[in-house]
Amino acid sequence: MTQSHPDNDIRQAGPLTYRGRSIPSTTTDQRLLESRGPSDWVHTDPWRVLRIQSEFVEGFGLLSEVGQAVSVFGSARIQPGTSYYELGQSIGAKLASAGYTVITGGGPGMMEAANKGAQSSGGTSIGLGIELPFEQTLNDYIDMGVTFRYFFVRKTMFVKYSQAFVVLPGGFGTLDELFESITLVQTGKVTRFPVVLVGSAFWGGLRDWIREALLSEGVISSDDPELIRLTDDPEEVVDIIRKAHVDLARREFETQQFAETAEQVTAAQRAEDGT
Ligand SMILES: C/C(=C\CNc1ncnc2c1ncn2[C@@H]1O[C@H](COP(=O)(O)O)[C@@H](O)[C@H]1O)CO
Repeated sequence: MTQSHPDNDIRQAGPLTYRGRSIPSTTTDQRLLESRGPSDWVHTDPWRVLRIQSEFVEGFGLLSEVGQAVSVFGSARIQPGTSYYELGQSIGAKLASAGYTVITGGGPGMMEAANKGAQSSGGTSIGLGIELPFEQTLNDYIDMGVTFRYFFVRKTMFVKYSQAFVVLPGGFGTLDELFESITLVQTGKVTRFPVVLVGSAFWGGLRDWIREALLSEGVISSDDPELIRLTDDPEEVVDIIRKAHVDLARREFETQQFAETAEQVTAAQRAEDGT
């Protein structure tokens, strides 16, 4: 319905101001609540872009105030009561006792084991779930969680909000996460974190193949195999991560000291030169 407005009428619509004949006949809320129209745009890429944005907003919002964290990856299929499940639980517990928040994919198996261990040691246990073609909820040992629609948004969260990756035995999903993380380190996209494989009986063959096939064919650099550490000992997992963080802090401190000294020398030189 069109309404006429005297020329001196004024309407505030959020940050916008309308006067006289420019005043719309309805309010923004009215238009939002009353119109339905076609709905096919919900399945178009521009709308998906907004949904993707909203996943980043939710993820950043949940995780941005989490302290030092470690992402733990591993099979969704390994059952409670197995030695690998216990290994995952022990690693979650030791990381939490060392002060690290534990982030997993929030699913069953090794993810659940690591979350359970972290929670039982009083640490913060986080699950970043993923929508899958079959029904699944986050495991029961999660203090905070988000379930993502898009794998790539979820992957950004693991990298952005953790300072190390621990990789337990697993299948294609775990291998994807392992190789994504070492590719990010290899290409210098992330500089700060160690990648630790746990389970030498499981991962030993892969490590040897990386050294023998990849290195000998020259498709990786000679120091690339060192990007991955391998151990069976949960205590050593924590030691490797802690040592890497101490080394990093020391390097950052030295770089800062060097910059400050260089600045002082330049200032002294200028003073001497009278410039
Ligand atoms: C197979 C079953 C459930 C799968 N549920 C998952 N939930 C959350 N995250 C998952 C799930 N499956 C894979 N992931 C991610 O990949 C890694 C494990 O994959 P894998 O192929 O099992 O090694 C894991 O780190 C997750 O981030 C039925 O129980």
